[in-house]
Amino acid sequence: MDILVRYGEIGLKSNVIRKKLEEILRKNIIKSLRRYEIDAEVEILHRRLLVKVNKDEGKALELLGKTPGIVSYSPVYICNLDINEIVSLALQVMRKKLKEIKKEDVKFAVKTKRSNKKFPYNSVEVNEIVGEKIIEKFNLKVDLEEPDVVLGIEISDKAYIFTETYKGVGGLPVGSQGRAVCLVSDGIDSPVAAFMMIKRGCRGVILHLKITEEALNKVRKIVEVLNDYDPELEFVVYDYKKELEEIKEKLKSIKKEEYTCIFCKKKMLKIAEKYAKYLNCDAIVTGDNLGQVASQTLKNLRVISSSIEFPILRPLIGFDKNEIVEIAKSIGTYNISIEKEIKCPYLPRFPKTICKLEEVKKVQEKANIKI
Ligand SMILES: Nc1ncnc2c1ncn2[C@@H]1O[C@H](COP(=O)(O)OP(=O)(O)OP(=O)(O)O)[C@@H](O)[C@H]1O
Repeated sequence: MDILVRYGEIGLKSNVIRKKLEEILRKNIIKSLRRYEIDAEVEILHRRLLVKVNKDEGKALELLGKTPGIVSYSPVYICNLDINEIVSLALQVMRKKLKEIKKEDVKFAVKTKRSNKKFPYNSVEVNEIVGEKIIEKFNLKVDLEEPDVVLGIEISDKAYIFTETYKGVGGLPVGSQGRAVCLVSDGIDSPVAAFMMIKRGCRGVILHLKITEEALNKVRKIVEVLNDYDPELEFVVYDYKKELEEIKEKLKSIKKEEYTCIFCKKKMLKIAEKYAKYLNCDAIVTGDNLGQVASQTLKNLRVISSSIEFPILRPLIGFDKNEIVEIAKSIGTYNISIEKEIKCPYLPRFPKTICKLEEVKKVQEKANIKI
């Protein structure tokens, strides 16, 4: 099967940058398919890529739909730039499609895009010539507003003819925008946050701080899902239980357990920062949101972020919960996240909702907590 791949924002870049991004996208497609033992040839055309696969076409189509940088893609039939060849192939493609849809009174439209201006017919002329032949052969009606079948023709180095167009995730090719440590728990939000940055072209290093085995098992499954979006996704697990236990004990000894989540998050970010330095990343990503739970206040975010040298990216900060849930469902992490709610065993009864930097420093000194 030949699949014509279209990109979006890559097309807005200068020639030099566009070529670099096209090459990254080309390699990412190959790597993504190779993870499922699908060997693909990927050729860069004029503002398009052409993917050739010889097996598991369904899986290949699914994976292209998860490859950042791709806006849409179509299985295509290819012929030379000759109007008679185009008409003949268009009729074959239409016949095949009509057999598949098994519908009476099919309405159709031909939509041509011509990027190769050397081809002697413009797109309107191609639409008319091919359209007339289709009417003649199959006795169908044209409907440009609500067609049952759209026969697409793209004219560039060759003619590419198709009837299906699938939507991609958009964004930019993974690896084109550096690397980021993504703090991922078993909840709904942080896998979505990691996805958002991967989609924008960041290579992800998923960091999970292990508190319970059950949560880790869920995160393993989440990472498997995210791996389809970033074929070179890295996954690091840090055993966090003892350190968190110690924080809780120390705060308990000075009767300040309500600060547990604050110090837990401060420490998490410090650990993420160490990994970011060590693994040559440029940012830390979290699934924090504003006001989703009582402790997600700007004041708390300020306190937990202080002393971190790296940018902390919070792509979900302005999202409503239902918007986050929609994305989680569409990327395939939602059902894993909601499998079984795992409550943090160290959660205090009344977590501090509004902290001030100075008071947190005092508590930290008094409890002798090292971050
Ligand atoms: N065990 C963990 N390992 C890695 N990161 C974590 C962990 N727990 C929390 N985080 C990070 O801190 C952010 C805020 O923590 P919070 O406790 O609100 O998350 P959550 O409710 O466990 O999950 P989520 O935010 O994913 O829905 C998370 O979005 C995530 O980025």
